[in-house]
Amino acid sequence: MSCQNNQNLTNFINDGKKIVGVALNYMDVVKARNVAVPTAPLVFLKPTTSYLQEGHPIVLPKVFTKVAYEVELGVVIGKQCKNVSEAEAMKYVAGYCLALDLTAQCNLVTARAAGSPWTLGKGFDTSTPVSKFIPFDNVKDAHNLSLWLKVNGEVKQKGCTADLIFKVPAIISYVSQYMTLEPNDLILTGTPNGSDAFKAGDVIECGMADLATMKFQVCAE
Ligand SMILES: O=C([O-])CC(=O)C(=O)O
Ligand SMILES: [Mg+2]
Repeated sequence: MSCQNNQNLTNFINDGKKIVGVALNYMDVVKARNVAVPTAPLVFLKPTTSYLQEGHPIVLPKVFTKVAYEVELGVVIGKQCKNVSEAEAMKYVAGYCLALDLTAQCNLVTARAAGSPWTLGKGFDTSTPVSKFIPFDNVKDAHNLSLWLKVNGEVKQKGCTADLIFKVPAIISYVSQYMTLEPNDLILTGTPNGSDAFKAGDVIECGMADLATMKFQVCAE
């Protein structure tokens, strides 16, 4: 069932008001990090100023010593929703994108240990590279999409959205209990295992099924 309002939604990068991320949403990540299995989606926000599109480099802020790649399925909201049920949630999806949720692990680890917010480690400029909008009807099953990421040609991440702990309807329903989701908002569904640090000079390439690929040069600030 496609969202009725998706014709104007190809420009989520300019028109979206928020980016909602979900952390630790693949079991292989939970196991590798030796953390408890989340009982509800672990939600964070990123600013839309963090968006980056192909043709521009990822710029690593000099304040961070360790920034990691995370390849993810992005979900673009099509219609405003609040308190939507899981059964109804997909009606509010306009489409998808391939996304990277770049994360300063140095900041994340120290901030988490100190009980502080880790907004800056996920929200810096260029920390959310995204592909073009992929309309809802172009994706047969959002929960059967392969994801891959290479650094300098070497495969570093391989996963499938079939392995999401909280699936797209569960995430939308859960988040909408707390905050209104609006047209062009983006949900980052979490990354499969294998995310690790990269550095200036690297080339990062990633892809999602036969729907999208993207490639970025990395440079220092
Ligand atoms: O960076 C993290 O620790 C969590 C995260 O975004 C993910 O699992 O996708
Ligand atoms: Mg992530």
